[in-house]
Amino acid sequence: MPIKLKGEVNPDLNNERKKCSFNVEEMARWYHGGEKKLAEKRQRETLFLDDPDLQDDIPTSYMSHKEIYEYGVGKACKIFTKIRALQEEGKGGVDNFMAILGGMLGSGVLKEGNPMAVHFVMFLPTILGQGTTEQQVEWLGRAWSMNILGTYAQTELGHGTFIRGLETTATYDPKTEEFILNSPTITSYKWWPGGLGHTSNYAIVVAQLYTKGQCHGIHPFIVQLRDEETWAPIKGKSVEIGEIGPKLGMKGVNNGFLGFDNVRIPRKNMLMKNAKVLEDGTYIKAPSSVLTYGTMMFVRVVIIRDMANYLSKAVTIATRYSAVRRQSPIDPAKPEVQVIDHVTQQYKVFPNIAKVIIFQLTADYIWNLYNQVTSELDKGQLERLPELHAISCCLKAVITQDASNGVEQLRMACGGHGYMEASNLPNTYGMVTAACTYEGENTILLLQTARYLMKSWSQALVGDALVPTVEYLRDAIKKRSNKWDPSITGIIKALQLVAANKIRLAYEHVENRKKLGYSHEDATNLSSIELAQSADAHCRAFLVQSAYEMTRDLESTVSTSLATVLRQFIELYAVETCMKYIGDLFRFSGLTEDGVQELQQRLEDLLTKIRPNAVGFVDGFDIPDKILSSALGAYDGNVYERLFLEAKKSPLNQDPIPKAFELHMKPFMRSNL
Ligand SMILES: CCCCCCCCCCCCCCCC(=O)SCCNC(=O)CCNC(=O)[C@H](O)C(C)(C)COP(=O)(O)OP(=O)(O)OC[C@H]1O[C@@H](n2cnc3c(N)ncnc32)[C@H](O)[C@@H]1OP(=O)(O)O
Ligand SMILES: Cc1cc2nc3c(=O)[nH]c(=O)nc-3n(C[C@H](O)[C@H](O)[C@H](O)COP(=O)(O)OP(=O)(O)OC[C@H]3O[C@@H](n4cnc5c(N)ncnc54)[C@H](O)[C@@H]3O)c2cc1C
Repeated sequence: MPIKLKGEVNPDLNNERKKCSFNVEEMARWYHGGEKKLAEKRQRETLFLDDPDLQDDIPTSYMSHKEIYEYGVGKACKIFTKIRALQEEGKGGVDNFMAILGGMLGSGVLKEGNPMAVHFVMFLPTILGQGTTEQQVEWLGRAWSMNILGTYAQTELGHGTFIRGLETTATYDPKTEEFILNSPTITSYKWWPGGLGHTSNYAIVVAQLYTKGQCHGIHPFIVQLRDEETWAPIKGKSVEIGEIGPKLGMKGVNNGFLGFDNVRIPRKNMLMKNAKVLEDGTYIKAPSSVLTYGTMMFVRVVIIRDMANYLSKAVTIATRYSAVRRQSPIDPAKPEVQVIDHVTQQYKVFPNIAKVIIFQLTADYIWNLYNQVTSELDKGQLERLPELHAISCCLKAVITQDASNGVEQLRMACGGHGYMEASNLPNTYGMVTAACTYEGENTILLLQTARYLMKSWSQALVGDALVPTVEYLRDAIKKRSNKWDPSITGIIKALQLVAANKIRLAYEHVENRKKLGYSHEDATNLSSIELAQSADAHCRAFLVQSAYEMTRDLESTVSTSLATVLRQFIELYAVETCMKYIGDLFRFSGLTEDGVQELQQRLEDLLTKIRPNAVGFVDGFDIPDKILSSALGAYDGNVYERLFLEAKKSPLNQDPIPKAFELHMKPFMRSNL
C-alpha cells in the first residue's frame, strides 16, 4: 500500500480544536507580544521557511560528520545573505537576529545548530560591550556585515569554570607595542568555542595579561586566526587550530581548539573600554574587574527565552501526539482512549506547557532588567550589577535544567515514537541540555547566586535596605511561624519562607563551621550542597512571584476566556512547584497533611480543567510545522503516515537486499552448515 499524507486533519485533533474555550489567535497575539510582533514573526517565518533554497532534501540524521558541517555552513551563508538583504531594505533589527539564531526559527532552518551563532551572540557583543569607540569603529562594521567571522575563545582544555585559572598568556612588548600570545601547556589550549574549528577567522581570546613583568588577570583580545583570503591558519609564529569532534548534540556548531606559539598582535587589539595598557606598558585598572564578564551575563539572559522556545516546541509535539495516539481503554468495555485522557499523561505534559508561559514571562522580565542595568553601567553606575548577576545566574541554571528535564519527560511521554529522530525530540534535547553546561555550568551559577544571598542575609540581619529580588528576607527574618494559606499569594509567601530558611540554614552552617576553625572558603565548600539548594529555592519563589506580578492586570489586556486559561496554567505551575518541594514546605511553611491533600486535589482539578484546552493552547504558540520538524507534532496529526514517510528516507530502504548480506551474513550463516 503506497503511503501518502492525507489531506485532512486527524479527527481527534479536529475535535480537540472544537472544544477550545478561547480564541487561539488571541493567545498567539498575547504570547508573541501583540498583533504587530505576531505579524512580523509570521512574515519572517514565511520568508525563511518557504525559501526553496533553504529546504532540506536529506535529513541530517543520514549525513556524515563532515557533511553535517558543510551543509550547516552552506545554509548559514544562505540565511545571512537573506538577513543582509533585509537590512538593505531597512527591515533589519535585533528581532531578525534573535529569531534566526535562536531555538525557534533558527532551529527550524538549521536543526543541528548554527556554526556562525557565536559570531553574533558573543563576538559582536564583546566588541560592543568592551571595546573603545575607536575599536568599535575599526571592527564592528566588518563584523556586522560578516566580512570577518569571529568566535569567543575563553574556555580551555583545563579550565572552563574557574576562569581566573586560564593559562593562555598575552605578554606586552613595549618595544614593538604588541602582545605576544602563547599556550604554554596542553591544558591552556582553547577548547570548545563555537565555530572556532573551521568557520571563524577572528576570535575574542581571553588571556592572562602580563605587562612590566606583572600578571593583571584575564582580559579580552581580538586575534586573527586565519588569512582573510586563503583561510589558512596564521603561519610563522603560528596558531594551531581544529575542531574538537562529535558531541551529544549541536552537531553543526563546529566547536574548536586553538593554541598559540608566539603570535603577535598590535596593542590596539586588546579591548580597552574598561582596563587599558598604555604604549609604555603601564596598566590602568578597570572600574570593576567583573566588567570583563559582561558578555557571559548577556548570553545567560538571552538563554532564558531560548529555553522557552525549545520547550514550547517539545510540548506542542507531545500535546498533539497525545491527542492523536490512542492506547488502552480506561473502561475495558469501551474503546481505547486518546493517551491524553490518562491523567498521568496530563501530569507529564501540562506542567510543561505551564513552564513555557512562566519562562516566557521571565524572559521579558530579565531582558528589561538587563537593559536597565546596562544603560546604568554606561553612565558609570555599577550599583545594580550584583543583583542582575545573582538573579540571572540562578534563572539560567534553573530554567535550563527544567527545560532539559521537560524535553526528556516529553520525549518519554511520546513512548517509542518519541525516541525516533523523526519526532525531533532527541535533537531538541541535545540542544537544550547543552545550555545546562555552556555559559556557566549550572551548579556553579547556583553557587554564584548563593554567594549573593549570603551577603543579603547578613544585611537583613542588621536591618540594612535590600534590593527588590531579596526584599522578602526582611519579613522572613522576623517570622517564626506561619499558617498555611493556599491562595497564590499564600503560596508565594510559603515558597519565600522556604527560600529564606534555606538561606538562613546555609548561612548559619557556614558561620558554625568558621567558629569550629574552618576558613571561610572551606566552610563554604562544606556547606555548598545547602548553598546551591538555597539558590534553587530562591529562584523558584522568584519564578512564581514574578509570573504572578507580571499577569496581575491580565483581565484588562485579554478576554476573560483567555485570562481564565492563562491563570489556570500559572496556578498549575505554583501548585506543581509546591508538590515538588513538599518536604521543604512541611519544614518551613506550616503546610499540614490537610493542606497537602488539598494541593493534590487542586492539581488534579487543574489538569481536568486544562484538558479540553490543551491542544488549542499549544496551537496558540503558533509554531509552523517546518519549525516543529516532527512526524509526531505536525498540525494535521497525520502521525503514522509521517513516520512511514520518514522511515522510507532511510538509505537502507533504498535497496531491498543489503550489501551486508553477500559480504558478511551469507558467508557467516553458511560457515557452520
Ligand atoms: C542574539 C540573541 C540570540 C538568541 C539565542 C541565544 C542562543 C544561545 C546560543 C549560545 C551558544 C553557546 C555559547 C556558549 C558560550 C560559552 O559557554 S562562553 C564561556 C562561558 N563561561 C562561563 O560562563 C564561565 C563560568 N565561570 C564564571 O563565570 C566565573 O569564573 C565565576 C564562576 C563567576 C567565578 O569567577 P571569579 O572571578 O572566580 O569570581 P568569584 O570570586 O566567585 O566572584 C568575584 C565577584 O565577581 C562577581 N561576579 C562574577 N561574575 C560576574 C558577572 N558576570 N557579572 C557581575 N559580577 C560577577 C561575583 O558575584 C563576586 O562578587 P563579590 O561577591 O566579590 O562582590
Ligand atoms: C555546547 C557547548 C558550547 C560551548 N561554547 C563555548 C564557546 O563558544 N566559548 C567558550 O569559551 N566556551 C564554550 N563552551 C565551554 C563552556 O562554557 C564550559 O564547558 C562551561 O563553562 C563549564 O566549564 P567546564 O567544562 O570547565 O566544567 P567543569 O568546571 O570542569 O565542571 C565539571 C564539574 O566540576 C564541578 N565544579 C567545578 N568547579 C566547581 C566549584 N568551584 N564548586 C563546585 N563544583 C565545581 C561542576 O559543577 C561540574 O559538576 C561550550 C560548552 C559546550 C558544552
